[in-house]
Amino acid sequence: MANYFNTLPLREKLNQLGVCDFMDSSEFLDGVNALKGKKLVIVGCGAQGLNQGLNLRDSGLDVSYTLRKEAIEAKRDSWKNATENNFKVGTYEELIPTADVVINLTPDKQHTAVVSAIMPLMKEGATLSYSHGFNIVEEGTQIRKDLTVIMVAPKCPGSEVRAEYVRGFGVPTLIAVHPENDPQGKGLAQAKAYCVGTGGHKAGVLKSSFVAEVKSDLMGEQTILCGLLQTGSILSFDKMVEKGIDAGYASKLVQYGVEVITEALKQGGITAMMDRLSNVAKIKAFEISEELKDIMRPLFQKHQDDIMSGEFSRTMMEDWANGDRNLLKWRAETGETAFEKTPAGDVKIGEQEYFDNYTLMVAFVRAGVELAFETMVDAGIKPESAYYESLHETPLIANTIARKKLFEMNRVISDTAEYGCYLFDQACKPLLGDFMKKVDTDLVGKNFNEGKDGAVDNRTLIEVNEAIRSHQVEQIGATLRKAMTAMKAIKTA
Ligand SMILES: NC(=O)C1=CN([C@@H]2O[C@H](COP(=O)(O)OP(=O)(O)OC[C@H]3O[C@@H](n4cnc5c(N)ncnc54)[C@H](OP(=O)(O)O)[C@@H]3O)[C@@H](O)[C@H]2O)C=CC1
Ligand SMILES: CC[C@](O)(C(C)=O)C(=O)O
Ligand SMILES: [Mg+2]
Ligand SMILES: [Mg+2]
Repeated sequence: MANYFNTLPLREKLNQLGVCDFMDSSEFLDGVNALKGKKLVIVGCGAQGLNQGLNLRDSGLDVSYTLRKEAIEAKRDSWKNATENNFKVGTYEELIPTADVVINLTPDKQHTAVVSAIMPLMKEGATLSYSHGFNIVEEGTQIRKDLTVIMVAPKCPGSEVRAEYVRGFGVPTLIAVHPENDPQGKGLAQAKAYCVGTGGHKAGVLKSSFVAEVKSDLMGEQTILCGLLQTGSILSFDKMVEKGIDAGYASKLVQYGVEVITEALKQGGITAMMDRLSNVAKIKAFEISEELKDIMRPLFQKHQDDIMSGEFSRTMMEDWANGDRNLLKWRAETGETAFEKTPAGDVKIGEQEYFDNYTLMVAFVRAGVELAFETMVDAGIKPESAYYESLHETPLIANTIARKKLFEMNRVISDTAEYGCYLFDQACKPLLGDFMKKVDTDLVGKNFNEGKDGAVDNRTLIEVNEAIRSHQVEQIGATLRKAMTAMKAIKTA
């Protein structure tokens, strides 16, 4: 099978990359009706599978799970996930032929095998759904022509798909219908109903394409969402310990700090996050984030280039063929870091203290969000999509770090995201070596304002505020957040 994107003529590549319509809430007035009474069978009951299924069932839809025979016989975690939540579970042979919609929520690396096994069992005219376009776009899988192929891709980890739904909100979602598989013209109506079922319509939905979703999703997860949060967390912890800050305090500041800091980002963008700092700290955070942007720009561009050319997926697929050698090695190394192994100390850190004592992370987040956004937009990805994939999703990933550090983050994200995260982290840490040598505890571990009189130059402050507020990610963010009327503040540590 050939990389589908690479087979397209340039004009069609640009055309599919640029598909991005922000859907008005009036487009969802039909609710879940297009799927009401239909049999939804989810393949796999892992991170996305379980959480999407819970939301879909709570939205009144008929959901059951199909697992490979071995998982049922061995009563694996996926079987427990489904049965303990009172879902019907069956083999492919038992459930796939009954399904109106088969939702493939197995890991991307298994898609070719899974799709070849289920496709012959699917009934004529049924629908096959994905939550990521990798199999169609990067592997070029061809689907039976009578089947409808849709994508409903929540822009966040499965755990947060559920958590936001339970809070009465949702997560931004990209939906698409594969242009080569919509024989009855029902794909869009079904994708919209599915999106209502998971709660995505409350946060913002983009009518996208498989191509635009893949090329933006891979970029977000490798760089700002997972890669840079991992690099920034490890470097910050190591710096504090090197400088004599109590390891328990350092561990707690890093584990919970990114969640507290990025909650401001989710509510009010980079402006709100930077406004939580004193004026003097804001100017410093601005200056070092500019420096970080200059250092990391070539790395962000390399990741985007390799994603666009198919080089990233080619090398990752080589690793799949090697039994995930790199992935497993990097996963084990992450488990061995001092940050991972040091429990959070039994010490109270106030909400404002997370900003004042962790100015470095504010700078990392501003640099990473803006760079990811800028690089995606330069590559032809639309600003709305780039916003969800950089700014809005960062706090949702930070929530997973707060739960159980980087181990938890890497457990709940897809294997594809985890592989890309390590790839970025391996390259980024050495790149930041000289920068980190200059970092002291005023930026991480102690209150930046301590020993300073707080005086700033008015003109500098005005220029910094103007630069932050006029960035395109802030402009598009303000518009998109207007539609997020159901967003809830989350309780942070
Ligand atoms: N993780 C996330 O938060 C996000 C994921 N996505 C996308 O969602 C999809 C699912 O990802 P994710 O939830 O991380 O996946 P998981 O790794 O959590 O999926 C695990 C499930 O897949 C089953 N499975 C694994 N291998 C096979 C196989 N060969 N045949 C049949 N079943 C198999 C497992 O069953 P068993 O017990 O038999 O091993 C288990 O039920 C991917 O396309 C991913 O890109 C999109 C957005 C975010
Ligand atoms: C974190 C990246 C992601 O794309 C996601 C949660 O959106 C994934 O693949 O896990
Ligand atoms: Mg994603
Ligand atoms: Mg992903």
